Amino acid sequence: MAPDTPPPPGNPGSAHPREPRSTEGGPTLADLERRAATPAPHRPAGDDALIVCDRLVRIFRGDDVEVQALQGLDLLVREGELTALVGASGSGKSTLLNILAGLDVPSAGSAHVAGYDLLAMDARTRLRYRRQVVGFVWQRTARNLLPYLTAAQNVALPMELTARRGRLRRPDRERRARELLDLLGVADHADRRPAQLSGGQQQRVAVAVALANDPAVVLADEPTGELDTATAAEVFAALRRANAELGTTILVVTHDAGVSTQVRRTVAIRDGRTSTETLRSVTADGQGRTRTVSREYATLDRAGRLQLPPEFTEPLSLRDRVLLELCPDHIQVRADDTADDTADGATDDTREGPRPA
Ligand SMILES: Nc1ncnc2c1ncn2[C@@H]1O[C@H](COP(=O)(O)OP(=O)(O)OP(=O)(O)O)[C@@H](O)[C@H]1O
Repeated sequence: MAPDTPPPPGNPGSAHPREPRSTEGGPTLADLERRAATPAPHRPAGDDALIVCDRLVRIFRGDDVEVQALQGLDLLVREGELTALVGASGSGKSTLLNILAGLDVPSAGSAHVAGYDLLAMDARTRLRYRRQVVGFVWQRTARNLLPYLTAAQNVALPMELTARRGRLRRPDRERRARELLDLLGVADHADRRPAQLSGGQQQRVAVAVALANDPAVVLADEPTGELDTATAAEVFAALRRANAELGTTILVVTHDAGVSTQVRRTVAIRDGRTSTETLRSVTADGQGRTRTVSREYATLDRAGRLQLPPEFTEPLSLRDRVLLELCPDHIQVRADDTADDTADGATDDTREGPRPA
């Protein structure tokens, strides 16, 4: 490349101006440059999502230590999605779920769920949010259910605890509890206490409890973590059924690779930020044979920031700054090969800032 080539107008990052070209029927480079120069109406992408986290930060401060559990995490989840959250131990998954559950408050950034601003709720709104807007399923089966109530009574309890206005009558609560247990395949155990149920059955009852008040979103933190593979699959199938039949949005943290491949969307968290995302779709060939195709994506946040995974940056030694080129159907990212020239004092007329007199 020619380092002194000026960038074309409207494309300041480009060091590789090219003749306008177009993919068949697609926009030309000139079209894209015009589009880039036209101010967009100010409506950030994803404003209509059910869960919207922007640059979320959570810092835990101890006596001498400070842990940055979330370091500017971005996440969009649309209504009706079933999403798996994966990441190494300590990457911030539970911290995120606790914030979304209304149990913890972020240090900075913004988080909205179903229109509730999680940084600005008063105590009363927070209680209503936790009782009616979100449902949770925790890893430890004992945390999900009250031991002295039957499965049906556990499911009816959140309905009893809602505000008097809009609360279902007792027979309706009992009927709904049994319908949910039936949906999740544990109707036969409605009158048993948790100690009389297997771990997998307890977790399916826990999913019914989480769904009791018809929440906007169910959050599940490692719901299959204490279960063997076959039982974990049953619990996960119950979550999928709730998503498919009730349309409930579900966000599930999991370490289980088998579980994460059963959802259409998996979001990976690394060092307190969302790093990559995998989307899966099922395609059929001419003979009707189906196969699942999965593609991994980098995530572009609502301000246009992109995190490039190390598998891409390291082989090309991309660091500090990169050159961007806008092409009709993609953006090129290249290593800054002027870095050595500018470092050793070579003249660079394109640099900004005052010039010496
Ligand atoms: N209450 C707390 N006080 C101090 N540090 C905390 C607290 N909660 C979490 N952390 C720290 O924040 C970081 C993220 O923790 P978090 O539990 O969210 O990770 P995780 O991805 O859920 O891990 P795991 O998969 O092991 O459950 C870790 O370094 C953890 O030690």
